[in-house]
Amino acid sequence: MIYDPNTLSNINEVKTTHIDLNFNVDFERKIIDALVTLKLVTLVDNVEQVILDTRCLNIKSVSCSGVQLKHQLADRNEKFGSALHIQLNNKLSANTEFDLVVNYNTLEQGTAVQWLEPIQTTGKSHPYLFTQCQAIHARSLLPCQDTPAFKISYNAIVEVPTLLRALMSAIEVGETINVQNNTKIYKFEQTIKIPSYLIALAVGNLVGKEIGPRSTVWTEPEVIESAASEFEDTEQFIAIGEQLLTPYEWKKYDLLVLPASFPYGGMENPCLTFVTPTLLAGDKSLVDVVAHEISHSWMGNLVTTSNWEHFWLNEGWTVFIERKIMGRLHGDKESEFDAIIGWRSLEQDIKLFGPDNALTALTPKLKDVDPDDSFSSVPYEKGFNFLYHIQKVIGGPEYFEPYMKAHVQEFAGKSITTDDWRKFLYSFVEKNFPEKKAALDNIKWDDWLHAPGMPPVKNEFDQTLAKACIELAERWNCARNNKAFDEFSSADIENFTPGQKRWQQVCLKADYDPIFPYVVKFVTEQGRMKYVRPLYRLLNQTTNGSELAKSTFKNNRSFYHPIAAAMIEKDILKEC
Ligand SMILES: CC/C=C\C/C=C\C[C@@H](O)/C=C/C=C/C=C\[C@@H](O)CCCC(=O)O
Ligand SMILES: [Zn+2]
Repeated sequence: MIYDPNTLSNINEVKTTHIDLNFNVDFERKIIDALVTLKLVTLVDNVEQVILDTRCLNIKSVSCSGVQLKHQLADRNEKFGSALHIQLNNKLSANTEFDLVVNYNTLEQGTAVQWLEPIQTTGKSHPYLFTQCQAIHARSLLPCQDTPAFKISYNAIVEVPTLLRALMSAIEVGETINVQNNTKIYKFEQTIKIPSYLIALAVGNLVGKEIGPRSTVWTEPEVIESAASEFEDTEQFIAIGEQLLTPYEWKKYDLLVLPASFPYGGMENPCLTFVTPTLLAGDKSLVDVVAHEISHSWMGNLVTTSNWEHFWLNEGWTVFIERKIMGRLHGDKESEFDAIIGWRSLEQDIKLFGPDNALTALTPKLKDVDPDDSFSSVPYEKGFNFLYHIQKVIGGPEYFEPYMKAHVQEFAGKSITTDDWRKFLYSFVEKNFPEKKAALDNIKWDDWLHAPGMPPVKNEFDQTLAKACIELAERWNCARNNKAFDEFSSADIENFTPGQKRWQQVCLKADYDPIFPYVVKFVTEQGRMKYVRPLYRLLNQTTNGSELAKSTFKNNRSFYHPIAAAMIEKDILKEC
C-alpha cells in the first residue's frame, strides 16, 4: 500500500513511468499551451479510471491510443487542487502499460509558475518565467501523479520566443529555430527517474558560462561574470560529495541564478540547481547553499522521501552532507557554527509553531495539511541533529561515513519512508559492527521521530565563532547602562561571516524604529522566504511597524512568487 496524503491521484491502482512534455510558452497571454503524454502501468486488476492531480489547469481533451476519453475535473480542494478523473474505455488488468495524452493550458493564477514582466528582471528588457514545483505545485504545471512516491523519466520540447532561452531540470539535446513563428525550440531529456516535484523550467534572456568540467552557470547577461566567480568552487563541492557518497550520476551540474523574487535560497532541480541572486555576495560567503543543493544530488534526488511526512530524509540528510562538505573545505569550526545557527533557527521555529504543535515532529502527519503550511527548519535541523547524534553514538565519522555511502547505494532510484531508512541502518550496523547495536537500541527513537518540540538530545558543537558574537552582544548590553558607546566601531564585526551578522532581525526585536526603511528596502528587493518571512513577521510585531508591514506587503504583492505571497499573507494578514 503506497501512502501519500497530499495527492488526489489513485496511486494504488496505477503508476506513471515516463512523461513526454510539449510546451509552447506564450508570454503575452501568460500561459503555457501544452500537450503531455503520460506512460502508465496498472498496479492491480480492474482499473477503470486514472485520477491525476491538477491545480489551475484548463483541460481541453484526454485521449488514449487516439480515442477521446471522458474526463471530469472535480471541485477544487483549496489545499490540493482539482482531481482530474479520466474514464478508461476498458477495465485494465494488472501490469497493463498504456499512454494518456492530455491537451491543456496552464492558467496565470497557478502556483508553480511565476511570470515576470521585463521590469521585474535584471536586464529590464525581456520577460521571464520560472517554476517551483516542490512540494505539490507540479500539478499546476502539468496534470500528473504529483507524489514523490513515483519516479519518472521525462522528455520535453519547449517552444519560446526566439530571443529567449529555455532551461530545464534535464539535459538539453537539441535547439532549432522556427522562422515562421519567430520561435526557438529546445529539446530536453531526463533519463534518470525523478519525482514530479523535480520537473523544472525557466525561460528568459539567459547566457551561460562554463565554471567547471561538468558545470555551467546561467544568468541574465548583466550578472554572468559575478555569478561565474562566486560559484567557481562548484566542482570542488561535487568532488567532495563523490568522495563522501557515490559517483555523481546526473552528467551535468549547472546553476541558474534566478531573478530576485525566487522564493528559496536554492532548489535542487536535477542537472540545473535554481538559486537566489542573494547568493551573489561577492565573497563566496553564501555558497554553502550550493553545497546544500549539490548534496541533494544524492539525498532527495537519488534517494527520495516517499511522501512529505518523511521530508526530513531529503533535508536532514542534505544538511548533514552539506556540513560535511563545508567542514572538509573550511574546517569544522565554520560548519559547527552553522550547526549552532541551525539549532537557533530550530528553536525560533518551534517557538513560532508552538512546542506542542504536531507539525514540529520530525515525521509529522500531513493528512489535510498543505505541505507549504508545515514548512519550517524542523526537517532540516532536527533531521541534521538526529543524524549527528546517531553518528556520535555509533562511534563517529569512521563508522558513520561508510554507512552513508551504503545508504545511497541501497536506496538510489527509490522512494523511501523513515521505516525503510531505519531498517537499513540497523541491518548495516548489525552486519558491519554488531558491537554498536546496543548503542542504536539506546536512541530515543520515538522522541526523535514522533514527539513535537525540541530534540531529546542537545549535541555539542565548537563554540569559537559563536563566542565572538555572544561576547560582543554582552559588551553592547553592558554599554547600555553606562552609555559607553564610543568603544564600538564597525571594526568589531569586520571579520564576522554573514551568518554572524543578523542586524535587521536584532533591531526589529529591539523595537528600533530607525531600521524600518532598511527592512522595507530589503524585503522588497528580494523574495527569499527565509529572509522576508521572519522580517515581515517581526516588523508586524513591533510597536509601530504593523501597518507598515501590511501596506508594504500589499503594495509589493505582485513582486513575490505566488508561494511566497501566499505564505507572507498568512503570516501577517491572516493572523488570529
Ligand atoms: C515538516 C515539514 C514537512 C513537509 C514539508 C514539505 C515540503 C515543504 C514545501 O513547502 C516545499 C519546500 C521547498 C523547499 C525548497 C528549497 C529549500 O530547501 C530552501 C530552504 C530555505 C532557503 O534556504 O531559502
Ligand atoms: Zn534542501
